Order: sequence, then C-alpha cells, then structure tokens
Amino acid sequence: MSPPSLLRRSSSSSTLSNITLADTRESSVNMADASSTPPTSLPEDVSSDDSELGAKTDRVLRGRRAAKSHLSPDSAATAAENETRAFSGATLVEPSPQEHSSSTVKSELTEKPKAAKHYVQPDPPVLKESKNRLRNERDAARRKSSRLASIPDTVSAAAAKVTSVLGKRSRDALEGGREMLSSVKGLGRRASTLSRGQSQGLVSAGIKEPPAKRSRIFPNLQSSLLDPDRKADRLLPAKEAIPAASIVTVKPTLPRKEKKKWLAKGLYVGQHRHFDGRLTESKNKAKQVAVGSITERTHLPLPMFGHSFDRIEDRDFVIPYDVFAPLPKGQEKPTSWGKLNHNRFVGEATDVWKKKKLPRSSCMCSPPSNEGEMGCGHDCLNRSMDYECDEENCPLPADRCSNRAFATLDERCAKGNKYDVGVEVVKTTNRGFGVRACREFQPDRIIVEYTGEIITSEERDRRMNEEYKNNECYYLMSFQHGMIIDATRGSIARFVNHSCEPNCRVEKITFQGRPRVAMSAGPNGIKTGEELTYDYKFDPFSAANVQECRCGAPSCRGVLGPKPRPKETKKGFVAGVKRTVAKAFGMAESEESDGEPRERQRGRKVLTRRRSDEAETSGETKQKGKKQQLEKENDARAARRAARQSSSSSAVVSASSTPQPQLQSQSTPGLLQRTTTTTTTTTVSTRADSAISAVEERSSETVSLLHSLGSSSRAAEDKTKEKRSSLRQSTLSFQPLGSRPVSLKKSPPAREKSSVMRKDSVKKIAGGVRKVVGSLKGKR
Ligand SMILES: C[S@@+](CC[C@H](N)C(=O)[O-])C[C@H]1O[C@@H](n2cnc3c(N)ncnc32)[C@H](O)[C@@H]1O
Repeated sequence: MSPPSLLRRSSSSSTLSNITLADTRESSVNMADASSTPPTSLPEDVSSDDSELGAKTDRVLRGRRAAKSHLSPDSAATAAENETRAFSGATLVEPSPQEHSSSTVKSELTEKPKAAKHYVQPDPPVLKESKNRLRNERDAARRKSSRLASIPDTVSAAAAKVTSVLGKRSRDALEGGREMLSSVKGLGRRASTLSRGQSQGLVSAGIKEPPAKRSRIFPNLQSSLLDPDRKADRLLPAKEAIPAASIVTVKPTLPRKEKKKWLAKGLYVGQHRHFDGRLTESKNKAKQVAVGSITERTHLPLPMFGHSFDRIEDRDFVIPYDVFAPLPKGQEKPTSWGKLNHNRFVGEATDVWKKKKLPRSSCMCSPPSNEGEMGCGHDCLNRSMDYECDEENCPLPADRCSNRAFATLDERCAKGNKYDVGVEVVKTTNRGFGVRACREFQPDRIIVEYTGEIITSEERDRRMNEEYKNNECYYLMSFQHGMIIDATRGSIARFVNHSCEPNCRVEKITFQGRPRVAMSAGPNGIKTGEELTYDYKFDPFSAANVQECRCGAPSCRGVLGPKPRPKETKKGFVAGVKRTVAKAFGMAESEESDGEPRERQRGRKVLTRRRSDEAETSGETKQKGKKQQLEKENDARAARRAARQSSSSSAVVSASSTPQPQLQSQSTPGLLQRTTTTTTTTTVSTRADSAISAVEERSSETVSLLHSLGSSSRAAEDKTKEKRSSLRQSTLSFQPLGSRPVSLKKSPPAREKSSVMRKDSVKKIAGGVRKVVGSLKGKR
C-alpha cells in the first residue's frame, strides 16, 4: 500500500532514522498500529503549536517506554516493533526539499500529522493484554505529560517578556530570564527546552538536526535557542546546561574620564602667562596670586612668558628646540652611566662627613606685609650664607618663604613626569651629550641637582690614576671639607656643557645640614628646548688640559677656562724688582710663566687641531707625540716657576697673583683642574739656587709673621664669611681628550687661601723689599 518512495532506509546518524522498513506487510502492520497512536493519528484540527505537539510526542514516547518495560520478551519485542512502527509512521512523511531546511520546521510540523494520516493503516490485531497495559501506561504518561505541557507555555510567556526589553538593557533582560527560569524550578530537561517538540519533529521526519550553534556567552545554548525568529528563546538557556557561575554579567560600559595629558613638546610647553621679567621671583609670584581669579584661555595660551620677556629684553623669539629640531627617534643615548639622583658617601668620606658637621644657620625674617608676597628674599641671612630655609631655621611658613629651592626640587622630581623633572639628555653636534630643558624655568629657579659619589681626595687620586686614566671626560666637582663629588655615577647634570655665555649657574646650598650642588637658571630664565650651560671656570694650569671651546657664543673665549692673558709688561714696584732680579740672574722675561703666554697658546693651538682631528685615528699618534712634548715643556716650566717662587721669597704675593692649580677652595664655582706635580729637576743656575736657599731662610720668619698679623685683623670678618667661602668651591674637573693624569696636587685649604688673597699693599711692599734684599744678597 505504501508507496515505495515513502519507505526509507536511512543511514543517517539520527537515533530513530536507523529503522528499516523492509517489506510492505510489516509496514502495513506498523501503520495499523500507528493509526491508534497519537503521533500518527492526530486529528486535523490539532494545533500545530510546537509546545502542544512536543507534549503529545512526549506522551507517546513515555507511554511506549513504560509499556515496553512491562512486556514479556516476546510481547516486548512486538511492542518494541510496534513502537518502532508507530514512529515509522512519522518517518513516512516525505519532506519536500524545502522542508529539509531548518527554517521551515514550523510548516513541516503543521503538515506532518495530516500527511501521516494519509498513510496510516487500520490497527492490526495485537496482544490484548499488552495493549491494555500499554494503554494504562500511556494514560499515566499522558497525565504526567499534561502537567509538563504547561511549563513550556510559562517559559514562552517569560521569553516574550524578555524579548520586549531586548536591545535596551541586555543585562536586565538576562537577569529577568534567569529569574523566570528559577520560577519554573523543577523544570525537566524536556520542559526547559522550548523547541523540544521541534527537534523531535525533525527527528521523526528523518531530518538530521543541524549542528547546534554555539553562543560565545552561553556555549551550552542549544541551537533552537539561537533561532533568529525567537529572540526570547536565546535568553533562556537550558537549565542544566548553564551553571549559574558560567553566566557572564555584561557590565555597562561607562564613558571613562580622560586623563590629563601634559604637553611634552611644542610651542606652548611649560608656559604661564603672567610672568614679568622685570620683577623678582617673589613679586612675580605675588602677581600671579593676585591675577589668580582671571580665567585663562586654555585653547590658545601665549607662548613662553607671553612674549613679554622677549619684548622687554628686545630679544628675538626663538622657536623652541623641539619644534624645529625634535629629538630624533632612536637618537643615541649615553651608555655606561650609572644614574645617581642623590649624593652617596663612599668609603672614608662617610667618616669624614660624620666627624665634620656643618654649623647651623638661621634667619630672622618676618612674613611680608603684602598678602601673597614671598619672604626670605635677598636680605635673608640663610640665603646670603647659601643655606636653605626649612621649618627649623626659618620662622616663615613654607608657602611664604622663597628660599626653599631643594625642597621644591625634591617635590617636583617626586612627581617623576618629564615636565616636572624638566630636563633631558640630547646629543649635541660637536660637544658630545648635553642637557636641554623640557619646560621653561624662571630666573634663579633651581633646575637640577649635581649629584654623584662623595669621595675623599685620596680616593679621587686613586680613581684618576687607575679607573679614569683613559677617560675623555671627567665629572669631578669639589664638595665640602676637601671632599669631591664624582658624577661619573651621578645625576643628569653631569652632561651639562660649558658655555662662555651660560644660561645657568652652579651654586652650593646647604639643605638640612647637608651641602648640595644646585644648578639654577640664570637671570634670563630658560626657555623650553634651550640647552643648559654653565661656565666651567676652570683654570687650565697645564697647557695639556686646555680644550677648545665650541659653545658658539659671540664672546667665546676660545678655550674651556679663562681667556689667556695677553703678554704685557707689568708695571709697579714689585714687577720692577722682579725684572731687576730676573735680569741679574740672566733669566729671560719671555720665560715668565705667570701668563704662560707662549706655551699655553702653542698648547691651545695644538689641542685645537687635535680636537678637530680627533675622529681621525691616524692623527692620534701625532697627538701623543705632541702631547708628550707639551708635557715636557710643562714640567720644565713648572720647575722654573717653583724656582722663581722660592727665589722671590714672596710666596704670599705670588699666591695671590698667580693662578694656582686648584682642586678645591675656589671662591667662585668652576672646574676642578687636574694638575701635574711640579717635581721635575730644577734647571736653574747654581747661583740662583744659593740665592733661593738664602732667601728661604730669612724670609720664612717674615711670611709667618705676616700671616699672623693678617689673621688677627681678619678674625671677625672670617667668622661671618667662613661658611660662605668654604661652600663656594664648586669647581669641576675634567680632562681633555687623551690626556693622562700624572698625579694630583692638593691646593691649600680654603681658609688659608682666602686669607692669603686678602693682602694689603703693606704686605706687597714688604714682599718687594724682601725680594730686593734677597737678590742683593744673592749677588753678593
Ligand atoms: C662634564 S662633561 C659634559 C658632558 C659631555 N659633553 C659628555 O658627553 O659627557 C665635560 C666635557 O664635555 C665637553 N665639553 C663641554 N662643553 C664644551 C664646550 N663648550 N666646547 C667643547 N667641548 C665641551 C668637553 O669634552 C668636556 O671635557
């Protein structure tokens, strides 16, 4: 009866599609049986509603399974067969090609009962007993299923509710869906899955269920829940498939508050518009407070200092360095530089420092009467002594005291950002590395601290002779109590180059009992992008140490150090006596070493050439030879100088007029100079030798007397200025390219030197007299 076309032998993997309908007899039996079973005998008016259909199918399945379990082996087999046939009734529905598509499930399910009805055969005779039992079981199953049938409806209703808010607040919808699910607690697997009926329909129709789509949020969601036609279903995951923990709560993304970005480069970096170059720092600050209420336009701030400073000083506006010459990406960075942002006492320096404490200082300043004005100005005692005010030595509160340089620097640097640190290392075209400002600095404002290892002079000698003997640059600066800051490991300030027209100055300030070296802006302030420079002011004692200056300033001295004095005939009594003595001993005036004109100039020329040729390897041998020659000359000159100093017996005068090799104790900041020891054999004549020894004997008494006289009159003055003179000794030492340290000579202590330098004319005359006497004696 049944058309062969409707008999299917499927190899599909579907659980129920393995049923084989081999002959027509069997199939007719099956059909008869199927006619009495709900799936295949659904009346035409049966709704095609999924839930209902699902419920009915469910009932059949349950009834049949129950019957199966109560049958005898034979009857069970028959019942199983019947069951199979009953299902096969459903599978007899030949789906149209379109019906294979999952999207047409609904129509298929609607038509299926009708189609099945066509092919259902009358009920064949079966075992009565088993049939009755089967019926009973079926009834029981029906009762149970009817209860379950209402659950999908509940879920559908819930889903509909969820759908209504879908798209608005997905999170709320999810929560709602979850609540709904929990309200139908006890929901079985079948009831919780809305499309169970659908899926069974598909199966019974022999259509292989498409592989389930997987949701990213709910990986266990069944494909039916992802049906685009049923949005609500998507939000209702199968109860047992989705543990509560796996539900990801989607947090609403709130707009994040943007972090303030400081300008790090450009025309308008680090500017404030109320700066007036004519006013002092404190007055400027007061003015700034006064105009504080004015709302500043932020969209177009004025360039550096509001250009006012340029107008006042009648200077050209310069485009900041980083605008016309921004740091190239991947530019060369200094290597082998151990950064040290605080002074570190090394070795014996620690003990020295502990023993020698600096005296305390305190000021008596009173708060300025004008609101907003800053106190502790130039008349502040602490300031004049180069001491920084703090809460212990100053009666003013920190916000009214303008003498708190290091406190503000520490505060600024603690912020750690580039703007507040304010400086960066750059590669210069012709002077190695340098430092430039990343922001403006107002006049006298502290910029950076010169820090490094604090070492004793012995340690310095050792390092110079052993560790740094092949170095090109040295970073030594005198510190305190004869100690030295070695910034080989130090702060960024070590890279600051020299200029004959510097924009910064170096000063020593005692902060909370400890001296620290500050680099501050000069009187013109610093513009963003400007290279920082200060005057090294070192004394090129040896010609070998003279370096060509490449600062490019209009008033450049040509060398790193003071301008060489032109050769001139000295006037005055002492000079005359000297000349007489020199003539008497047959010493040519041209060999005078005071100004060291010939050698020094020759040396500079050589060095200048050498530095310009320094890149050429071939030139190095040449340089060495010349250097050796220079050193020989230096030694000879030093010997002559030693002889002359002794012969003149005027140690005091010569100390004040002749620039001595200094390692420390200079009254103004400058460079520490590595010196060559003057121990070479004296080549002066025997006559001169005898004259010298005679003078030495007689003059020693007079010199010491002069010292004692001077000291008593200076006592009061020294008391006040002692601290200052001992602190103002920031002299930095560095070495020209290729030169090698021979040994280092210690200069006299600061106090001794300063006292020596304060000689009055009486002493000069006395010295001159002694010289004449000495020379006359020598002649005799
Ligand atoms: C304290 S270091 C400064 C940093 C150095 N430019 C560097 O690259 O490390 C001093 C050395 O820099 C060089 N230098 C500094 N200022 C200079 C100038 N105006 N002209 C030529 N060379 C300079 C000299 O070689 C000097 O020995």
